[in-house]
Amino acid sequence: MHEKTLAELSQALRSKAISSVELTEHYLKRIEQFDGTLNSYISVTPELALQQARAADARIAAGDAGPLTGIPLAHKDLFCTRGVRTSCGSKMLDNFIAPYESSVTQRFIDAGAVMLGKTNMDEFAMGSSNESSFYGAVRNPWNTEHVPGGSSGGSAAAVAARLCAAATGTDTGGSIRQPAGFTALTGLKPTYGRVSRWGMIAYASSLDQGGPMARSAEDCALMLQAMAGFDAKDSTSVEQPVPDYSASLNDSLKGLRIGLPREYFGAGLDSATAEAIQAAVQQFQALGAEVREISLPNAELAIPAYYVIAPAEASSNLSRFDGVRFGHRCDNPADLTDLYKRSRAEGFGAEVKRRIMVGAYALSAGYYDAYYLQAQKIRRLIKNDFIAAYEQVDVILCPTAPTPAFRIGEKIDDPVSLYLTDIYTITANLAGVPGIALPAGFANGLPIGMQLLGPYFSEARLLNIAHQYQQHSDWHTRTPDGY
Ligand SMILES: NC(=O)C[C@H](N)C(=O)O
Repeated sequence: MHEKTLAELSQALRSKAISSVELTEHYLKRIEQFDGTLNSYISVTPELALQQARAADARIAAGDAGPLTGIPLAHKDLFCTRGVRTSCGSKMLDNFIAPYESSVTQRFIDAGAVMLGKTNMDEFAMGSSNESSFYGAVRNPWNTEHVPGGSSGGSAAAVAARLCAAATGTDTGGSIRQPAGFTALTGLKPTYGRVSRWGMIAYASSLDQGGPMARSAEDCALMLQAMAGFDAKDSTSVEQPVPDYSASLNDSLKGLRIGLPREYFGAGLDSATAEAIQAAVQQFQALGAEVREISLPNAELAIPAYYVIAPAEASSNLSRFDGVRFGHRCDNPADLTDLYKRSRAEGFGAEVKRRIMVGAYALSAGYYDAYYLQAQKIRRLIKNDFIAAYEQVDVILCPTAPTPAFRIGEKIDDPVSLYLTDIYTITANLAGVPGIALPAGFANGLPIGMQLLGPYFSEARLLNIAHQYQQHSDWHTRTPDGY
């Protein structure tokens, strides 16, 4: 059953070839079998899952089923799920049972989907390898010595190993696209404001965006359909109609103008990755696309700007974890200051502390203009680069990361080298534009990812382009050995 894509499972459920209870039990068994090694789930919720599966079967029997009814999914552990631990990968929230449901997970409940559990992630989504999780590193099913990417590494590993049909992720600086690239998945970061952030534990609020991680563009379209849309509870949610993302999947690519940003194909790009992207370019040309070189001249400023803006917002967002209202509280505090200090010192891991310090420094009086304000100006330049590029081309094609997945432990002692793995993904977050990652090949058994970036609200077009590529390639159909 797990060989089937979400779209195929959806058909099988509605034709009653399988029941949601059978399917859910099957995935729960697989989680038991494989997740001891992979560590892709922080919490598995079998009782809730089976209860939802029974309800889904009843809906199907009553003829009241949508495409996601009865489909077993997993959610990144930063979406609040009522009555279920929502840890954000941190000791700080190890004991936090969310009292309410995030808008995204509520939409999946309304669609009749099943939640198998909550997936592992870098602590507070800070990381690109899933090694900063309080619950331990996640292993990449393509090679368990390697990372699955991050911060949505648990979702990536779970979908790649077929331990759920699809999953949610969030992308602040590449956290959906980079792990999708490292695990041969299709992952979509929507336009900022397309998917509600309500009930998503905030990291960098002006960049965070939830999105789907699945086996194909077709599956992502079904997932995004449920996730996208205006939400009055999120002040940055955009009131814009949601198109039918599946309707345009088969549109032709004739005349599509693809831009290759010169800055993304320079030093630091691994040669096997460059070759795979070149081959994909040829495939797109064969499908009728025109390809030309473009420039995103301020791309090299993206990492330094991001690593000021994201920590600045994080230092502010994470000030709510004070040991008073929720989360970890130290034992026997001497006074209020001691309570704050020790609760935070004990609850947060090293990377989170590093970013709180960087962010607090960048925002402090006297340095604000030099760092935060400068970074915001760079952000505007990067946004302008994209706007100018989209006057010449319809979409931008580039790798998701400079190399395939690296080894667990390889970069952990060198934060800057880890930050550099986000070099191709971060610009889209700073500009707020959407991007889709999809598999473009393999090197030494490890997946190579490419991404397509489009103008604001071009998700339907990105899904269409990715789907057309997937009609003419089979990278996305491959399964890691043993799964
Ligand atoms: N959250 C993300 O999108 C990941 C990014 N690597 C970061 O650490 O900020």
